[in-house]
Amino acid sequence: MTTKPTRHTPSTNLHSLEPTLSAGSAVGPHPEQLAKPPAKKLWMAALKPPMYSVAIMPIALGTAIAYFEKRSLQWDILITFLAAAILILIWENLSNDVFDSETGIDQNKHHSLVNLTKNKSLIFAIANVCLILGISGIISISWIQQDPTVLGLVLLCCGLGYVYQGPPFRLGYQGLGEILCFFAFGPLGVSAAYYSQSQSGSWTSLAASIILGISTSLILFCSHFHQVADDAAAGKRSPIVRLGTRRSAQLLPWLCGSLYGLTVLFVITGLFPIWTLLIFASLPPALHLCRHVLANHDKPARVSNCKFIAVSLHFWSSLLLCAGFALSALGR
Ligand SMILES: C/C(=C\COP(=O)(O)OP(=O)(O)O)CCC[C@H](C)CCC[C@H](C)CCCC(C)C
Ligand SMILES: O=C(O)C1=CC(=O)c2ccccc2C1=O
Repeated sequence: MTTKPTRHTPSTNLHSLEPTLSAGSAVGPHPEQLAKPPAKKLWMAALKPPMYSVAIMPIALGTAIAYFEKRSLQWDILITFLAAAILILIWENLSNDVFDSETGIDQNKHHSLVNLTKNKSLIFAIANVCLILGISGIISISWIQQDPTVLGLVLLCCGLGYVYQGPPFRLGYQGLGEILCFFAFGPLGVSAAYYSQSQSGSWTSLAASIILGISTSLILFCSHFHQVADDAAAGKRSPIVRLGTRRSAQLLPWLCGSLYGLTVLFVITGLFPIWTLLIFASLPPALHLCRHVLANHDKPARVSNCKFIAVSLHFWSSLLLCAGFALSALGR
């Protein structure tokens, strides 16, 4: 059981705002960053609209592979699953702000929804309504199919989301967030989506889920670069704290490279159709991410936007993978 002490530098959490709010100097925050940014930007940073692609992609990928293998697509199931996944991710993010407000670590984070509204109970209530609605959507899928498998897999994802941040676990604080994230958005999430369309399992779906799990965990990994000093001071042992910013930056080309290396391997072994090599068109954001972080890993104000480059890499690599499966199905 752990508690999260307060982050000590008043300006630090501003680094994690949208890139437009992070235009500081090369070595640290610009003095203007110490001032509170405009309310509209704070709300956008708090609501994190680009982040919701991480909920959409596991469902899209599992569904695309089911379509590739089974040639059928249940639109009602797809739309219900997408809505449910977005609602569950809203719960995860809102409750993250609630739990962090309880430990005090977010007390200087202007773009925390709890700080913006000054109403923790309201945020917690909205989070729980989203969770109930999201789980209800999944229950309806399992009910229609008279099969609890999808519900079981999604409940496991929610459990991983809770132990990441909720008391008494707070495993993210131990640096285990990336592993939890890998399983929730990778093997569990993609398998649930595949199963919802096909009522079966698939090696191809499992293989693709490894690639998606890695690209999703990359986002979380990158989100920790700029706050390494505060995390270390607060006792949060993120992978960046454990490895240091230089070694973490050096790890990035290997992590990004694994997305492409694994795709080639799965094409060679016949698990993936040749069209999935389309994923190589996502190399520009991958190269941008590696170069940017290698050059700026120790400059919080500069590296703070790398999370959004990682979101772009995740979006394009998974969209292209989905397109590869869909095009192969259409071309046969
Ligand atoms: C909330 C998450 C990251 C924010 O972490 P952090 O506390 O470092 O950020 P701040 O500094 O901004 O406070 C993401 C955590 C992901 C978690 C390990 C797994 C979540 C699983 C989802 C609930 C499942 C989604 C549904 C599925 C079917 C796609
Ligand atoms: O706020 C964040 O930093 C993140 C939110 C989120 O929902 C998510 C989901 C999957 C991977 C990373 C992240 C975040 O970093």
